[in-house]
Amino acid sequence: MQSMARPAPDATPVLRVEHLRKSFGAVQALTDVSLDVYPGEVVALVGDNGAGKSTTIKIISGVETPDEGRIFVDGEEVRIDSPAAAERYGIQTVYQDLALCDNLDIVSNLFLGREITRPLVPPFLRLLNKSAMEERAKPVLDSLGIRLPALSTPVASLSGGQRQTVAVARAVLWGSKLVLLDEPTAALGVAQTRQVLDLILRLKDKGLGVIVISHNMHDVFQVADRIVVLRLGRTAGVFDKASVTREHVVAVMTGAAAEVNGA
Ligand SMILES: Nc1ncnc2c1ncn2[C@@H]1O[C@H](COP(=O)(O)OP(=O)(O)OP(=O)(O)O)[C@@H](O)[C@H]1O
Repeated sequence: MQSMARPAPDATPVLRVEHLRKSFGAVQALTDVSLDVYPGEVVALVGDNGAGKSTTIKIISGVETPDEGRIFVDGEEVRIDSPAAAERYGIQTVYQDLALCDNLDIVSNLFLGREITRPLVPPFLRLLNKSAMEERAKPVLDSLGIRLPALSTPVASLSGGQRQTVAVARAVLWGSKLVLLDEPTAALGVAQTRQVLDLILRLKDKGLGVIVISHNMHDVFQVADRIVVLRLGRTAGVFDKASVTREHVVAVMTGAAAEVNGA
């Protein structure tokens, strides 16, 4: 593996994964993936198609279980055997499809599956308590500098960047300490991409750990503190953004750097 970079030698990472290995039948998706993320740090996970990025994220978020390897949250070894377990450890994932309900408004999407209700008469019926949900959501949105239309606006009418913002806000609203983002800017234009990158930087400012999968080197160099390069199911390099060039990252992704270095 190429040059390791560490933020603070005595800090405890919010997440550490060591030597993950995973196969799907005959396909060896991960052979040896290790990475860590510190509080207040953005780690970009990059690699060519099929390098193992999604499988790594799925293991951290409890969608897949590894064949081998260890996972630590705040220094404690954990077993993440379901998405619910990942949530219990404060890990929230925003997938590319965002899992939003288009026909519902913003506040209902923020509280999907965790709605605040109030009793009706007769008492076994309950009604959504939208004002309580809005009251609860507003300080979180404000603390992230998120500006959205009225929370009663249906999600279907939002722009791509706003939809991404709602999905990220939902992750933060539920007390996560690590947010995993899968290609958050893939479908966005320039202005919306900027909005989402700014939001990622605010998550970092709030002290959250963030892992971003991205194919876009420009975005990676805008927001990441460190860059983890996967190649053929292995961690091929971990770099401080400040001390690596895009060209070198791409060379490690494609294997060209290893050839040049004779590694
Ligand atoms: N459920 C599965 N069944 C069989 N093979 C799988 C499965 N999931 C992933 N793979 C294989 O594992 C390898 C790693 O895939 P993965 O999706 O993790 O890579 P990736 O880096 O996210 O790629 P991409 O950028 O194309 O999304 C690939 O060869 C892929 O075909």
